[in-house]
Amino acid sequence: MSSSDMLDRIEGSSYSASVQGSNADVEQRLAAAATRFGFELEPRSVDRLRQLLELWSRFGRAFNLSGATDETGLLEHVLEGLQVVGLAHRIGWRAGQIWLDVGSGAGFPGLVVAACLEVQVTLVEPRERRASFLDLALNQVGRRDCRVIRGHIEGKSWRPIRTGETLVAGGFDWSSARAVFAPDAWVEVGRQWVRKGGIVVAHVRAETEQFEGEVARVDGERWSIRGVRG
Ligand SMILES: C[S@@+](CC[C@H](N)C(=O)[O-])C[C@H]1O[C@@H](n2cnc3c(N)ncnc32)[C@H](O)[C@@H]1O
Repeated sequence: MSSSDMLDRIEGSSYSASVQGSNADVEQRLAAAATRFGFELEPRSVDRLRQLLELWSRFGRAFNLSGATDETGLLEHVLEGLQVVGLAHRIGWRAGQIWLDVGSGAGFPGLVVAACLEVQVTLVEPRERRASFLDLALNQVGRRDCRVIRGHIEGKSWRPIRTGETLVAGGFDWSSARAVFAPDAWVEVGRQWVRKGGIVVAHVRAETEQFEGEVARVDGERWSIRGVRG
């Protein structure tokens, strides 16, 4: 069964018809946010983000994604994800780099990164329904080169839920985790997962002091995204 068929079955309506409508206002807000965070959104990324917004708002409850399912709330999460993308532009990302997003949940920031950057994202999420949603969402936006694995990260150790899903610390170009660990703890953990010179992405309140090794930041109204060299 295709992911679109599966979504139709869950909701009992035509998913594909519902994502075809345009929403100029949302697109403008996404484009304006990207400009504010220092980059331009490609049309393909805008399409993917619109598809993701549709998925989050329609299937958030069915997949027990928790958090916002209304457009305003969802956009806030997406805009924070765009801050992460802005940070990657500021520091310099390259196609094909590998990115680890720990505790992706509904896909923040992992799915936003996959929608906007041609990096290979590994999304780690222990919870079954959330992981299934992430799989479906990656398929919908055509990012089959990214992957979802179920398990827990503890320090530099990986505890898988499904046998055979391996994850090795120390080789990623980027690592992110939003609302999974306290920021200081995450920087310490994230540094063990990136290669030397890789970047740990931390989400902190705007007033937070600089981290040791911090190389760039992208500030929003409430949240500041920091890049710390591993
Ligand atoms: C509060 S949610 C945040 C989800 C998402 N990052 C966001 O900002 O919306 C935390 C997520 O991390 C996952 N999680 C918790 N501990 C984890 C661990 N040690 N390793 C990987 N994932 C973990 C949970 O299952 C949950 O989905």
